[in-house]
Amino acid sequence: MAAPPARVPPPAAFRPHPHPLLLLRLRPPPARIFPACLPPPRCLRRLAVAAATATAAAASVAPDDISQLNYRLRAIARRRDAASAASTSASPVDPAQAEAYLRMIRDQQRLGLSQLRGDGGAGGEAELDADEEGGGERARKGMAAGSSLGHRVDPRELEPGEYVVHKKVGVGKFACISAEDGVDYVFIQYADAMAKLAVDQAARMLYRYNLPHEKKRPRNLSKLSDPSTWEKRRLKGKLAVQKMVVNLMELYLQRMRQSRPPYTKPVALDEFAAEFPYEPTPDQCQAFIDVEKDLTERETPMDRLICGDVGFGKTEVAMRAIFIVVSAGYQAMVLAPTVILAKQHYDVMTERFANYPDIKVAMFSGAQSKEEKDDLITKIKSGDLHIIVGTHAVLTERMAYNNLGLLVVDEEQKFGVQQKEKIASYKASIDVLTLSATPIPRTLYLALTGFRDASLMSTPPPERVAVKTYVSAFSKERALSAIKFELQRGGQVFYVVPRIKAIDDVLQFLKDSLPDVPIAVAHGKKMSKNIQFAMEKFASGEVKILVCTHIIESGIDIANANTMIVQFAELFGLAQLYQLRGRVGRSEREGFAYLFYTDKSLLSRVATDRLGAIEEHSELGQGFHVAEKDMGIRGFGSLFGDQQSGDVANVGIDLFFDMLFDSLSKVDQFCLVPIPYKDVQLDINISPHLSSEYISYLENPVELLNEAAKAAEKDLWTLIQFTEDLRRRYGKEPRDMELLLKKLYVRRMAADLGITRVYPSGKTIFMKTNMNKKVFRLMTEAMTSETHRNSLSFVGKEIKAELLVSLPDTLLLNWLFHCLADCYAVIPALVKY
Ligand SMILES: Nc1ncnc2c1ncn2[C@@H]1O[C@H](COP(=O)(O)OP(=O)(O)OP(=O)(O)O)[C@@H](O)[C@H]1O
Repeated sequence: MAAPPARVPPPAAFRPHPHPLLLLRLRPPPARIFPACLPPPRCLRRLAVAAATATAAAASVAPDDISQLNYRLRAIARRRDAASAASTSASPVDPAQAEAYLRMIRDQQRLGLSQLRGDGGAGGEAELDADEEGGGERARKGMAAGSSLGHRVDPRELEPGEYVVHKKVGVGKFACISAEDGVDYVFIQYADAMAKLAVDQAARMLYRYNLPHEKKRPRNLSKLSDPSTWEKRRLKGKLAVQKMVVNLMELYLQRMRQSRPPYTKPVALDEFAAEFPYEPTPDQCQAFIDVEKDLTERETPMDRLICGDVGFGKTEVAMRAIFIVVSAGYQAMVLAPTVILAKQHYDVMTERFANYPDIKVAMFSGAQSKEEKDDLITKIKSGDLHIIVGTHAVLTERMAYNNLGLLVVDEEQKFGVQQKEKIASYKASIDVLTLSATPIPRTLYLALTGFRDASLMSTPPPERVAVKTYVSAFSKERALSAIKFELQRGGQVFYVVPRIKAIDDVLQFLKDSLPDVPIAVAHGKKMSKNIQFAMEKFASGEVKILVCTHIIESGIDIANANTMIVQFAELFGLAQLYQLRGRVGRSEREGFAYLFYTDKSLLSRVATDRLGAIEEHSELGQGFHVAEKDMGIRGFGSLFGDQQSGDVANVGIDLFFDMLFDSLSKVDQFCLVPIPYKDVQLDINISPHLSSEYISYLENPVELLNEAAKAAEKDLWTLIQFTEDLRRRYGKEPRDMELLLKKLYVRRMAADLGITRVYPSGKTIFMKTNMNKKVFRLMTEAMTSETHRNSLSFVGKEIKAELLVSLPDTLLLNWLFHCLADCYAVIPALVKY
């Protein structure tokens, strides 16, 4: 018998795949010991000899094309799995499922957009289903109604020097509006000349380059004489947006593939709802419905954001979700960013569930002794406790649940990176409800684009009065008179400073001025127990003034505390100030917030903007606008990652959003429909003849070749598995067998790429495909090989590959193998459902 061919070891390292998009179908198959295609055990001895010889030869052999491709695809699949804690299912998404998800995304977009706009949703459909040219325009008009995200430019509102983007010409600087022959014209300065545009035309064609309040300078102004450079920039931006959308879609689909049986609606839910002491606001009602549907109708675990302004009643939404889950015999964990807030949630929940003695509520925090914690952990593990409220201490490795079903996270953005990762890991398996008052821009944006389920609560409870906000330089007299006013009406006061160092001075000043008033202190460096003690005294009314840091910024709900003094207000962030102010005016009594800065002349521009914004947005329900302003002040880097910031900087934020919504509306157009393997016609004249030596070496050659064909017909993973098994048993195959395998690979990949026919003609290879141009562009843009990328073009319904010379059939097959492998590996997940 001839010496068996050498076995090839897995290549040591391949070029890392630069494209972040992950593959739905590229999942490694489970390891098999004796796959169906392998010889029966009687030949094992012969194989052992073959394997030993092959191993000896292995070290000297360079990795071949097939093992490189297999390795590359496996590496991508591994990275994808590592990147997503949620990916446990091995099945690809089937088209009907994907269709259903797309519908859900669109519904969510409609809801999210209309709620953000505050327009009741009427315009959503037209905007999202809009066509290529008109879509963005209509979307822009729709967005203009209430939100400053995606505004339409009214040229008369532009300030000289403001950067604008004309869709066809590029980035310019607004100069002025001036009348000529009775017609108003907008003048825009470009790099090489001044452009003149009739005002109504400008209103249709212009976008703002920056977010409101943002003062970013574009890299350069466009040239009127060189529209092609701008066109390239615009196309680049558009492609970046499409990639982003596909990425988001991928994440979304990933999550949607988890499943659990829906909960049954508890019989006592109506009774529990009726016990809520208030009339729910319309948005609360909608959020109750959303959460109930997520839990009792959907099969995927809930991952919903309840995004409501400070004090608008998010806790009750969480409690309804808890009631559903706990009634079904599961446990619920409520995670709060501070001990104070955890304690408050614990108190509220204990009271709210008081009529249900079978539901036991517990509090778990770092402030408890080891014995207390051990005792709690035992009870949680045995299922004796049902609602566990706590700080991040709950996330300890020691914690073991009996039957955890729901996680409620309050103000997720306040948690550290590791804690967030832990929270994310729960999302794979249990239902998660996140409560947020000022959403971080990214969350807001995910909700806005429909890729995250969100219920937005923008209606305040009745009788809520807006907090009166005063911004001024610090004056002891003003602060004292505000405090005295509050104390005289029987209320209490928060006195907030940004640093612990400042507390002593404030305390001294208050004690000197108000010697008989009970005052307590709370800040993060104090022992949790002491903070809790101070808070309890303040909540009970015993303490009248609480001097504290921003430790109280999240969620604290003390109805009788309605005046807040913030000293050194310039040192707080906008979202922080907004949250802080939200601590007062949470009942029907009017609240007052005094934001004192130190010295106007020392205020930075950003601090001035922040204080201006908080004063401007003092009506109720301004949380979203504050979040938007925050984005503007911090720049769009805070909204997107670094890569996207560059893409945004290319075309300006408004056009970027316009493209984003346009792209979202057409997310289904990024779909590529694979065709049946048998329908691929490969017009390359190669019929490799296996040598008689190799045939006699194989145990059952006919069956083996049939197995190979069947594996290719099934899917690429089965083919990969087949070749790997073949090599494990027989070593690296000779060239003819390799060609035969490559032919199978080419046909398989062509089928997945929707290619029905491959035929060469001179120096060109034509590939007839059902792929659309958008997908082709996305794909080629992400390809790693420049040579392949540059040779491909899309004409009519064909992909055309122009080679430098006409190749003999074997080399042609090789070329196709490499080119299709590159295409296959970069095709985004969505494209292949
Ligand atoms: N529909 C309602 N009508 C009147 N009061 C309500 C209503 N819903 C909730 N409340 C009360 O409003 C106060 C604030 O509610 P809650 O603590 O749930 O707000 P929140 O949205 O969690 O605010 P934050 O973001 O500040 O934590 C609570 O005292 C609560 O009992």
